[in-house]
Amino acid sequence: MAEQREIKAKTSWRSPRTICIIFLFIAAVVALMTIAIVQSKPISQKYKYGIVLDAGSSHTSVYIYEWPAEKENNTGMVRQLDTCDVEGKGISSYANNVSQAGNSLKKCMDKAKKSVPKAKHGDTPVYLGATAGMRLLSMENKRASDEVMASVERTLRNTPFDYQGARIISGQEEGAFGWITVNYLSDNFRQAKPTMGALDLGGASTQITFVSKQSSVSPENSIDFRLYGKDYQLYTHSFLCYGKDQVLKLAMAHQLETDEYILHDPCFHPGYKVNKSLGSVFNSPCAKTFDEPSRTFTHIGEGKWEECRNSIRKVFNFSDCSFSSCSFNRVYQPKVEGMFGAFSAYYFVMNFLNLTTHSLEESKMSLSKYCSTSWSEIKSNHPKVKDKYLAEYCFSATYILTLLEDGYKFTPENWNDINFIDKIENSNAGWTLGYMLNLTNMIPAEAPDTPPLTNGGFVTVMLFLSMAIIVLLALSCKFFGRPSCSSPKEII
Ligand SMILES: Nc1nc2c(ncn2[C@@H]2O[C@H](COP(=O)(O)OP(=O)(O)OP(=O)(O)O)[C@@H](O)[C@H]2O)c(=O)[nH]1
Ligand SMILES: [Ca+2]
Repeated sequence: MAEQREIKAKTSWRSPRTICIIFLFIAAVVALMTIAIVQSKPISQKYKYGIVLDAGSSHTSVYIYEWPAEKENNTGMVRQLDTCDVEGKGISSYANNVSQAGNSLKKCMDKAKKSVPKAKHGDTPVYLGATAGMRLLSMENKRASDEVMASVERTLRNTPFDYQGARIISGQEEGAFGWITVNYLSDNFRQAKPTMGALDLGGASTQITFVSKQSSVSPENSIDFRLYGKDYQLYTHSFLCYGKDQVLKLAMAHQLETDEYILHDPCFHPGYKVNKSLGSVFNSPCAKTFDEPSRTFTHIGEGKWEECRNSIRKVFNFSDCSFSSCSFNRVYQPKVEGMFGAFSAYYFVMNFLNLTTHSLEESKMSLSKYCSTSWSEIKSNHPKVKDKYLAEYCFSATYILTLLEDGYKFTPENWNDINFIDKIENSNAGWTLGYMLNLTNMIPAEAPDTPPLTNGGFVTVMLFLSMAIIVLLALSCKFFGRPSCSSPKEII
């Protein structure tokens, strides 16, 4: 009897059905293992690092980025690992003490050495881009500007990182790279989603950049990019002297034309009274020079929002335009289109005043009330905020509304298309990330090959194959595996 059962079992293991099931079983196991290996390959990633110094007019910030080495060309992969704010003012303020420009960066570069793993220091590129403060200094005093740049270069060459250059970037680059940053972080390129315009308000210049369907009539405002297999035609313009610190000087200089000793300023709070030197207003090529820069005047706040807006409007030329449409100062600008991300001082100011989600009308009403609040009340409500920032919020917000509404022609209807943003996915909005992505060729012109499977597809295939293996195992047990599947007792 036992002999007969053994013969039957031997025959059934060699039957076509058995061979077929065994073959399928092996194929499923091999497929499962292959997919698991291919899919999990990028997990054993090594990271790469890059450092960009944003040498702005008011201060310098160091940004340290990190990305998985094997996914360089996939957007959304670079993240901001760390930042460091350099102590003191921007590098352009060292025109009379150039060696200190480089020294000022040392503490932050030491911090960067700790953030980036030591073994990667030599492979980590470091770039410095200087913006409007240095543009102004190079116009005013080219030699001082060259010396400041040489000083920062010396410091950066002295770090263990891979120094890749320090230069003054153009306003166009600043606008375009800011646009690349916000759209890269929002993953708009890879997903071919509509892009978002970029509004950057610095201390000495301001940039507007967006994709426009209107054909550009002004080549200096137009930049073309091919990113991920899609062409983008950008409108961009940078207004030198229209950052918020320089516009404050311009507005004050206008008002000082009528009285050189007392400035009754509608943009400062009632009760604000400070003696200032004329030099503090006229010490920039943006405001015309004055004969006696050391003489003082008294700056007195009045807190009248409507008058403040009128005084700010005087720093713009809205009347002349030789194009079909202009923003201001005879600069061509097509109609604003789509969503916008507004960052830097746009965010600092609108966020402080809780105006980021207000309509245009609500913002005006709220600001009018805020400007008329006495300086003593403002100070006692915000004891921890620096006096300089606190005193200027009324002016700065009024400037922002005027620039956006009268300058760029945003309307009450599209006001809420402007998102006041600081960070996207934990990375700061600003030109630095776009600058690095461009210099390291991390955004390809054509879409790279897609991975073998999407995550969803991977999970589905793995589930299907696992189930197939279980079913095959069960079937083989049922039909042919009695000797091994059954209990020892049964076999005996
Ligand atoms: N209220 C407030 N203002 C800030 C803060 N940080 C910077 N600012 C001011 O906001 C303005 C813009 O700052 P940034 O965007 O850093 O300007 P920047 O890069 O130095 O200047 P640009 O070279 O023109 O781009 C300057 O007037 C700064 O003094 C902040 O945390 N709060
Ligand atoms: Ca800036």
